[in-house]
Order: sequence, then structure tokens, then C-alpha cells
Amino acid sequence: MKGSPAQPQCGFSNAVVQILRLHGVADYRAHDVLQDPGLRQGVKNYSNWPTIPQVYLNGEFVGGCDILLQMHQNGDLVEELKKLGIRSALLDAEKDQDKK
Ligand SMILES: N[C@@H](CCC(=O)N[C@@H](CS)C(=O)NCC(=O)O)C(=O)O
Ligand code: FES
Repeated sequence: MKGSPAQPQCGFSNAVVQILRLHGVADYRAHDVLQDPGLRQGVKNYSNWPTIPQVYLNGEFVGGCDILLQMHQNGDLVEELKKLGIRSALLDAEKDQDKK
């Protein structure tokens, strides 16, 4: 990403942080490519993806901001987190909604 989860330096990186936050995912590693030109280029070569942010689940490249947003909207992110043993906080939020 650009910047840190606490202080994203670009709206795209911020969007990814916010989506993860919505799902209650706080325990992830973030690396600031603005502090590391080698990483900025290297991660693009590694994933064959031209932009930052880049999201990896269990070390596997998932996509950037647009893809994560799409997965958030179509329910795929909940499923992918489940595969990692992470229960999305949004599921509980939805349950609370149903009770009301
Ligand atoms: N549509 C992209 C938005 C991200 C994007 O366009 N990033 C640009 C601007 S922050 C980028 O990384 N450019 C190359 C660079 O800054 O190294 C996505 O889905 O992630
Ligand atoms: S830093 Fe300008 S669009 Fe990301």
C-alpha cells in the first residue's frame, strides 16, 4: 500500500484498509511502498499487476482496490476470509440488523 493502515497516503490504499476494517480484519501486514522503491517495483513484477495497493491472502495475490471492492460487494470476500478461518465481522453486523 501507500502509507500505513493508520495513515494511508492514497485513496485507493485507504479504500482497501477500510474494506478490511469493515470485515473486522485488523491482523494483517502492510508495507509502505513509498518507503521502499524496490518494493514498489518488485511487487508489481511479482504479481504482474501494475498498481498499488495489492492485496494478498495467505500469500496469494488477490488484486487491487477495485477487485477487493467487487469481492466485498458480491460476497466473495466473506467466503475467502472463511477459507482462512476468519469470520467476517459483517456477518455479525447483518445478524444484528435482522434482530431489529
Ligand atoms: N484501479 C486500481 C487503483 C490503484 C491505482 O491506480 N494505483 C496507482 C496510483 S496510486 C499506482 O499504483 N500507480 C503506480 C505507482 O504509483 O507505482 C486498483 O484497483 O487498485
Ligand atoms: S497516489 Fe495518487 S492516485 Fe494513488
